[in-house]
Amino acid sequence: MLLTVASWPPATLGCRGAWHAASQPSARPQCGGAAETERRARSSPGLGGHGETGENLEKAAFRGGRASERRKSETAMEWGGVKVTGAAAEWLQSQMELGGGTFEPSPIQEEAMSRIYDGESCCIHAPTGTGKTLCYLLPLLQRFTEEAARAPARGLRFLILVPTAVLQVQTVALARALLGPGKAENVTLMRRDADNTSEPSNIVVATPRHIRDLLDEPMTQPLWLRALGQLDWVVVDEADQLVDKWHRVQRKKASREGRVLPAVALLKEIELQTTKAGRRDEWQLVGATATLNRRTFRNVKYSAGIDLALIRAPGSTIPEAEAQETGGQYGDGTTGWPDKLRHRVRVPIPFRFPKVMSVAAKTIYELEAKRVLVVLATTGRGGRAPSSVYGRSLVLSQLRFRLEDLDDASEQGRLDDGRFFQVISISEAIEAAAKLWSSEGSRQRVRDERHCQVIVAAAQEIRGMHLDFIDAVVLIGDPNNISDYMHAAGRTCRYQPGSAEPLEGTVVSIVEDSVANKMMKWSNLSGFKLVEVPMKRNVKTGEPAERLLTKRQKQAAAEIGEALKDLDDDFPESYEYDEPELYEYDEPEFREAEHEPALSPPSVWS
Ligand SMILES: Nc1ncnc2c1ncn2[C@@H]1O[C@H](COP(=O)(O)OP(=O)(O)OP(=O)(O)O)[C@@H](O)[C@H]1O
Repeated sequence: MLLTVASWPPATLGCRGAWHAASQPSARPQCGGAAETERRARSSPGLGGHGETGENLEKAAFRGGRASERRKSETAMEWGGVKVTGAAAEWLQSQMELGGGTFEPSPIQEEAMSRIYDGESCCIHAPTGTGKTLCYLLPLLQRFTEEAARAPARGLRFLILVPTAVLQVQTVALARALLGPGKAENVTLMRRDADNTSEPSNIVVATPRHIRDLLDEPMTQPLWLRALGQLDWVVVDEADQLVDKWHRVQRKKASREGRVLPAVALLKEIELQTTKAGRRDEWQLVGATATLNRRTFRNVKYSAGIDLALIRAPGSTIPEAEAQETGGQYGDGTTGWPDKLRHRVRVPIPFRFPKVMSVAAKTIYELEAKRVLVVLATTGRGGRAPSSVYGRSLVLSQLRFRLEDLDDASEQGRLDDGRFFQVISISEAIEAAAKLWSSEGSRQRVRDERHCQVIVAAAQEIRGMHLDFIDAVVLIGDPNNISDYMHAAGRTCRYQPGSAEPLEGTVVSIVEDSVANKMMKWSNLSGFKLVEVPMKRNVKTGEPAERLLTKRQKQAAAEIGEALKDLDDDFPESYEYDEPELYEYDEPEFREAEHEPALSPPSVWS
């Protein structure tokens, strides 16, 4: 679907029903309808929170540029079945420019956006990096803009719950970009060090724990209970993490102690407060996740007491499961794993800190990628990797000097022409990225060719996070469960600025032996192909990585090669059996076998 740009008279703003009602019947009563909006308008003359009046905010809009605001309000287009106006349309146009004229909705956006716009409560389930954030923000912010144009809104209307501070920053940045400069103040990033005793703004992005804490605090409790009762839209992003985080033992313990997750408690509270305010059926709930099971879906649904639809992006067929039409991630021969994601595993023996760091550095070097994300997994009994603040800075410095050493030792070093390895922490990367989420900023979302950037993050920090052009993920330590693995791996192989589909990517897990076994099982069960790559091989192709061999190793390899050549003359078939021995002699601690477990059972594991 090509984007169409048309004139959209401001007078028609807010006539959501007129445009949509005929084609899209709503599944549940529309929330925040005209009567409700009028009631709000009567009860409050102001628009926007933080004590800011509508007049003030209008002035703020003019501070943002009167002429440009008027131009934006005239821009409109249809995208993914939703009529998009103003700054959001402007933002879409900037994405279109990046994509050389096209910016098509992803499958989940095509499927879900118009239904969300129509007021349907739902849970959206789609692979990582396929635009779930835009999928809920665009229609809901469009609704908010239209209704605010009809009658000024006051207080909290739209609450977005996310699990991490990083995701808060990112979601706020996108929401502000879609609303435009004049209305950016309507979106608040909830911080613990800010004053939370004044009325919240119209749109709040927060972690559930923070809101729960405000509800437990006598000073802020009355204000926030009232605010929850007035909500029109609630989003639970990374729903599985927020409502279904605990494993079996933790669930049992929590149930004995009568504890629930903060998001579950908060959804129950919203149900209670909206019921008290006589608005039981007037709010809309949207959940979003890349890893959804029945329990997660039930938890969202029953916590909020809302009937939810499940909207899922179609999975891709996996060859092994096709024959039996069962299996795969969805049990029907299909999988939601990104098609172009290569899964690799490396097993350093012993799995100890300095050894793991040298394997990690070599792996990053071999990847020949421009931007690599290093994820430090922290959970699980074995395969524990350091992730404390001390641990992370240690990892940063270890990678820095090891990568430089590798480059110095290599005959075809990568660090010429003034380029260098830039090893940074995730917070630095996110800060730089947030600046690029505006319409103007998005034009600068291009590949940085100057450095080879390595970003280091802990596993808990990368949930839902998007950084442009991550070519590969190096996962160190035990990913604990398959969804943790999927979320870490899913930081690469995502939609990128200007791309019409997710780009290809590689994930290399550096794990101990028992974890590699576990991952092999996951791969067989859910339909992705995990390949074990020994050292001295290119992690992408599995080919020998010549430039990493020392002179002595090269000489020895050449001698063996010569010997094999002679052998080959007599027994041509012997090549394929002898070749691995080239590398076996000097790296006995790495297993040499390479497996394609989805096709044949891996002998090394038995
Ligand atoms: N239709 C589209 N075409 C191209 N790029 C898109 C499209 N929709 C969103 N994007 C871009 O895709 C990237 C990833 O989006 P987003 O972070 O929302 O993915 P996600 O599905 O929420 O991933 P995760 O499950 O990891 O949270 C962002 O840079 C976003 O701007």
